[in-house]
Amino acid sequence: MSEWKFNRDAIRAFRFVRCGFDAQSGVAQLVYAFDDGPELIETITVPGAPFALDGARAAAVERALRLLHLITGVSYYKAAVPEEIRIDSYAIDADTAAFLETIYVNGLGEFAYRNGLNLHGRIKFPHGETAAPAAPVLGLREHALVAIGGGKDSLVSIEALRALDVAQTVTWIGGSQLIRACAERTGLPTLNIGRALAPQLFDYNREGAWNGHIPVTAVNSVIMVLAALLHGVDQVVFSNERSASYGSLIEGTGEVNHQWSKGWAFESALGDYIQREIAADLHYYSLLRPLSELAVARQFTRTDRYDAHFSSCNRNFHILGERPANRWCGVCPKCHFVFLALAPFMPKPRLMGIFGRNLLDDTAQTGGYDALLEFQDHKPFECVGEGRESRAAMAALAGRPEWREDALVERFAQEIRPQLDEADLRIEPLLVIDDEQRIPPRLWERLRAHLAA
Ligand SMILES: CC(=O)N[C@H]1[C@@H](OP(=O)(O)OP(=O)(O)OC[C@H]2O[C@@H](n3ccc(=O)[nH]c3=O)[C@H](O)[C@@H]2O)O[C@H](CO)[C@@H](O)[C@@H]1O[C@H](C)C(=O)N[C@@H](C)C(=O)N[C@@H](CCC(=O)O)C(=O)O
Ligand SMILES: Nc1ncnc2c1ncn2[C@@H]1O[C@H](COP(=O)(O)OP(=O)(O)OP(=O)(O)O)[C@@H](O)[C@H]1O
Repeated sequence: MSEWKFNRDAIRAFRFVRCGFDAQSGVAQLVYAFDDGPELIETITVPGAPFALDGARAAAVERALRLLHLITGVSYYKAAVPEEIRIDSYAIDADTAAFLETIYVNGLGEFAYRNGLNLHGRIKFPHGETAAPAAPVLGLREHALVAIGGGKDSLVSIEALRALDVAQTVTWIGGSQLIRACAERTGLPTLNIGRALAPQLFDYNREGAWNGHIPVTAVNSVIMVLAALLHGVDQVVFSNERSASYGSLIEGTGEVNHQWSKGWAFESALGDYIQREIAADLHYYSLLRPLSELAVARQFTRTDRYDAHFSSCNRNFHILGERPANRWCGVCPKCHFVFLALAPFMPKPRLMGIFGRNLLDDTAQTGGYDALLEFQDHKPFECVGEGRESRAAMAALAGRPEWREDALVERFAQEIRPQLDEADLRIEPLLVIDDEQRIPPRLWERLRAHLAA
């Protein structure tokens, strides 16, 4: 074993070695390996231990833990993408294997595209023939664990749940101080779940591992599912908007969605899987699924409570490396998009106060905005709205005296708009509330009324 060296081209198999949960400490261990190389151990720490789990709930925790083990493996599998996948210590059914193959192939879509790999047909999870029995009703109490990511979206959900009097715990994974500050600003109960990746992954990255984007929302979702079962609550709430279901259209390749695990296909598949195979009364849903990015942005402007605390700029969220000095780097696709999406709905001085500058009057950002508008470029691989949303937001600003003379708005009006169909530039159709969602029916009508107000 001491002779083993990471060599991505020589590796034959990726192994799901074992997983375990210690109810006394609240620590889950997820163990993987390549061939007979060293164990790669990821740990998840759920506060609130010791957990007293009865028979049915303990069994549901074990099923959630295995699903977490299987999904979280994507971070390690991607380092070598070997031909064989082995599961050493338990068996899975065909339904689970098919679900995992969907997550790995689609969730690694951007990774595969950027690395010139074809994962279709390559990822096969070994499975048995027996189907799992139907999941029981556990009698979970009515309470929501709401994921918070430090950006605008989760804050919109938290305020909506507050308005509807739904009991909630604001929950996040990892050590981000920015997320902590937003969570504390809500004034609601909080839960911070620890996550430590196996340290060897960073060595492997330096030693030539394949690297790239992973479906991190899938990982966070199942961590939250495990935490919900441990705390005995019946809802895991995310804030993934309708626009996340649409990827970047790449000429010659087709659609590649950076945000695949924020999309509807993933949400509906995971939500159904949980109720079928883990706990029939555990509801996983996105509160913002009926809304576009622009509609979420409009909702965000309803309160200024978080203006001095939130950031959607992903540069804040690196595990390793530098963070921007002032929450908004101002040059990445998320900064570009959030500035543009908020602008039609927020007084200009408030928006300038949040970002500390006017991104739409900065010609250095022209290329970034062209990509968002899908003008001579494709939509960036980032969590940004659809091209039609960016175009409609620009068109709205072009009609406003306070914005129309800003360099990039003026450029849009003069150079890009004449090439577009005016009928496609209306903002109102993009603000319509959609019906494709899996919000519990007891909440949906009240939520719809709140969002429409
Ligand atoms: C913060 C960020 O955007 N990170 C992405 C970046 O990683 P980078 O190397 O610059 O730094 P770290 O985040 O510190 O990661 C170090 C290495 O660790 C590996 N890794 C990390 C987390 C994980 O869960 N699994 C991992 O394997 C990875 O090898 C890193 O190199 O670039 C990476 C490569 O493209 C991305 O994988 C990093 O993305 C993070 C996983 C991440 O948390 N990103 C979110 C901010 C994010 O992209 N969210 C999406 C949600 C959509 C979805 O679920 O698919 C979004 O906002 O659109
Ligand atoms: N560290 C984290 N822990 C738990 N949930 C997270 C974490 N990071 C992101 N999420 C959740 O993942 C989903 C997608 O994240 P995303 O970054 O789009 O949302 P956000 O941070 O709320 O808003 P924005 O889009 O403005 O950045 C959201 O539901 C968010 O709450």
